[in-house]
Amino acid sequence: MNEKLLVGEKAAEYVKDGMVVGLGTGSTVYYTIQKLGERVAAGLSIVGIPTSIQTEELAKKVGIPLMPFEEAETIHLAIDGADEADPESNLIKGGGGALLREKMIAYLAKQFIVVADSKKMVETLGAFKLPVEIIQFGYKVTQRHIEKLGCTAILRVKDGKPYVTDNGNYILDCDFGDIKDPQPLELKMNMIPGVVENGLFVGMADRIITVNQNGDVEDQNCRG
Ligand SMILES: O=C[C@H](O)[C@H](O)[C@H](O)COP(=O)(O)O
Repeated sequence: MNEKLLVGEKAAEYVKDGMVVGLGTGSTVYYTIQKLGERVAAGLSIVGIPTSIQTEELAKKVGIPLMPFEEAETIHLAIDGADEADPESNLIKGGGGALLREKMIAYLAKQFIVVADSKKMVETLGAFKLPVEIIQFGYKVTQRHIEKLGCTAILRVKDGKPYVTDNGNYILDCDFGDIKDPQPLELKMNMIPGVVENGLFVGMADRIITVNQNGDVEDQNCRG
């Protein structure tokens, strides 16, 4: 069973005619975007706002009309994946390096739907190392400040070189062990000069669509 396909396609059902839709990044929301492409071809009228260059290319390929984020007055709905989700619906995101644009777009969205296969659902965040986007200037100094918060921070590397985000920044993958109280960490991290954004999404998800132990799609309303 392809859980990513199940949850990704389920989320596409929330998209209605006339909506401005935030399009997330990654291998789960990939299926949402594919499905939306099919629906657009069948007459659905939406405008997408992509959270990464990768998603922009995919959306163009499947025929979803796009608009630049800076021109958005509102986003009716954003749909995105996650690397981890805890029982309070707090998330770690950024495994694909898109956390900054993802957070900006989710923040503007009236509704934020997360699509996550069952492996992403955890008791406590932190087994997945927290991605933190930092500017290149003085990155080793920023790294030391971040490590003082109680983690080991490793510079993300791709093809033997530091990984560079769509925004021209570096990523540190930070191992804090269990993150039992994500909100203060999210705030403290962003107080460090040189940190652009971190991958903790606290209290942002409105729905999480996942797969339960019986193999059924579970559509959780995070607002009670
Ligand atoms: O930067 C990437 C994003 O936060 C992704 O949404 C996240 O890494 C989940 O991706 P996937 O659906 O491929 O596991």
